[in-house]
Amino acid sequence: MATSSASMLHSNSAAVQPTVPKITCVKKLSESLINNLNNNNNNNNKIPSTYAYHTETTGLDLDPLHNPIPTIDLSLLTSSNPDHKSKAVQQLGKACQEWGFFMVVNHGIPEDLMRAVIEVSHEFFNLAEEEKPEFEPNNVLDPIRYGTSFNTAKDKVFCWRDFLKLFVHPHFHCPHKPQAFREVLVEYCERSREVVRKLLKGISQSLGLEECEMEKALELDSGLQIFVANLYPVCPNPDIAMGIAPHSDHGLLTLLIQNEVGGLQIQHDGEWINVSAPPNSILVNTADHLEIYSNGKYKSVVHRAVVNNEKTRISIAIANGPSADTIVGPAASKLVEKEGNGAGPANYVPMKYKEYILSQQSNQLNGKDSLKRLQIRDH
Ligand SMILES: O=C(O)CCC(=O)C(=O)O
Ligand SMILES: [Fe+2]
Repeated sequence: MATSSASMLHSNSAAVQPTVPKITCVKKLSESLINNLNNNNNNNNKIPSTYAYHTETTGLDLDPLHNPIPTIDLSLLTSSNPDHKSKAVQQLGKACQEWGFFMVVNHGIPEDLMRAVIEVSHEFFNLAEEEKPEFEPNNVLDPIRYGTSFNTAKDKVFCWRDFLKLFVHPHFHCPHKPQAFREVLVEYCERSREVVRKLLKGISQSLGLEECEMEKALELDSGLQIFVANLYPVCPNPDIAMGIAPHSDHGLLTLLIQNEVGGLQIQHDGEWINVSAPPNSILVNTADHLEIYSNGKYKSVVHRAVVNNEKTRISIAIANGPSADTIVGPAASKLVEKEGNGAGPANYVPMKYKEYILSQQSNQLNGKDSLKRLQIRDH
């Protein structure tokens, strides 16, 4: 199972990778609590204290008619009409700078495919528990990782979430069951990469760089793409549990779709905002390596997922990053100080992308802690 990309990622790092201890998946825990609730077994229908965050989980609902979350029309971004295109590039830059988050419409990914990827992921989680241990990882960079919470070796409070994480590019990995998984995933991941490529060309231009400058610098032809299926089972105490704790993602852009159940919240101007996705749209958030590359012009957005006591939620996040061996720092050209170009000094220490992932995935998930370790403050 652990093939070439795994060994590539493991080089130089094997000695420091922590092992991941086994704990029960939340799906099973949820089923037993709901069963107890239905049988009026009041002694055992509360979530264990190890899952109690005791954090306020409510978010602000935006007026759906005047939703200020930016929408990017991908067909305009790739339009042959230069006016349409430059306007879309401008909107994209503004969305990255002001929100770090936007919704993409007219992206070209068929609705049926989006539905199929959610369904087949749900089927994976619904496999009998005895069928899943072969997908449990030995360490945090295995290319197939079925697990729960975030990093059970480090989490102080567990997240109400089971997950399946797969490295899907430059080498494709997928569980051999359910049977339809591979075919659906290959197609969805390829289509997503196409969307990301178009968005990053636009973002490169919005930073005042050549359209292809970012993809060349970050070696995106061999960019690391990680498929993450998140399962958030029904939770009897959603007001004190957390699906995934506040964090920013490690890559450049993360694409997210979900079943009909909401739960994503983004942090904007100090408030938690509930995000509801219009049908057939893709939610996109900017991640740490876009912040590093843009020298802090585009900040990665902090987000979290809350849970509910009615419906299981599934989200599919596709993390798209530079190539694993690329050392990423603020863009070499116009964005950092160079013989009187008027730009400021570099604000981040360059680091190899795979070392960054290893550090983030081996630690506790806590806001933007991983990025803060690279920030230069004493100019
Ligand atoms: O499920 C969600 O809405 C968020 C998932 C997420 O943030 C992640 O997988 O990194
Ligand atoms: Fe995330």
